[in-house]
Amino acid sequence: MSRTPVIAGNWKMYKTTAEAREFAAAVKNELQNVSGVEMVVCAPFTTLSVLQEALAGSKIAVGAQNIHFAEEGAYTGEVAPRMLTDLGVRYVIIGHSERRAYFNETNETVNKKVQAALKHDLVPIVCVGEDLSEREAGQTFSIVETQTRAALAGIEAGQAAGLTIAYEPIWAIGTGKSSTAADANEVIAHIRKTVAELYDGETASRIRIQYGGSVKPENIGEYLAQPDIDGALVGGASLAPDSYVGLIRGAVK
Ligand SMILES: O=C[C@H](O)COP(=O)(O)O
Repeated sequence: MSRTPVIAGNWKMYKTTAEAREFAAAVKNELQNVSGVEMVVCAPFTTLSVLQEALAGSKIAVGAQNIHFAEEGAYTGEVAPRMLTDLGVRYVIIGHSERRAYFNETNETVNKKVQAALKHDLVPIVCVGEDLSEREAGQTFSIVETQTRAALAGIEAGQAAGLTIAYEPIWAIGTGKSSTAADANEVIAHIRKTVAELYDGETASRIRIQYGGSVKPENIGEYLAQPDIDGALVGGASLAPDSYVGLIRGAVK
């Protein structure tokens, strides 16, 4: 089955509303005629509304970088799924390694967030990946497998098929040290095998699995040429309009 690649920028904690508007104005027309790739920008909560407005009529979808799993409640500082769909947001990153490392996200909270996102028709981009010591100890496959199984617990096949997983080796994030395309493909194929074991071959062939970690316009083509890599989750290189456009052009080559 052929899967449409999804290229998602993750702006992390960068850009004011004025900067987001500037970005949207710069990329909107440039990418108007692109087809064969899904384009997403995952922005800070404070810029979602202006981005949604500034990108209206374009093919670029807006995503958030986190959600809370509750419908609503006394959770100071948190944002509920309904607040995102209210803005027209389509995607949400869940379980990014920075959230697991700095904000106590666990496999259990990741699963609750995936369930909450799906309940509200948000497309989760679920992040999995090993750190350097785990990689050196030969635990890469078992770490991504455990994270994948935990994230998908209680999710039905039909819903699992529609979500996106991002494999991001932690040692490759923002370091300039990217995984080789062949290595990334091997891990992603293992994640796909895990999905096949959890569900069936059909679900595994439909689910999209991205690579993330120091992806740039210059190397995105190598990743997308791999059979199991269905796109990229990009941090640093998604911030500048030229670079974002370069990533998309590199993905459709
Ligand atoms: O979510 C994106 C990743 O953390 C990758 O970040 P990076 O492209 O800056 O290495």
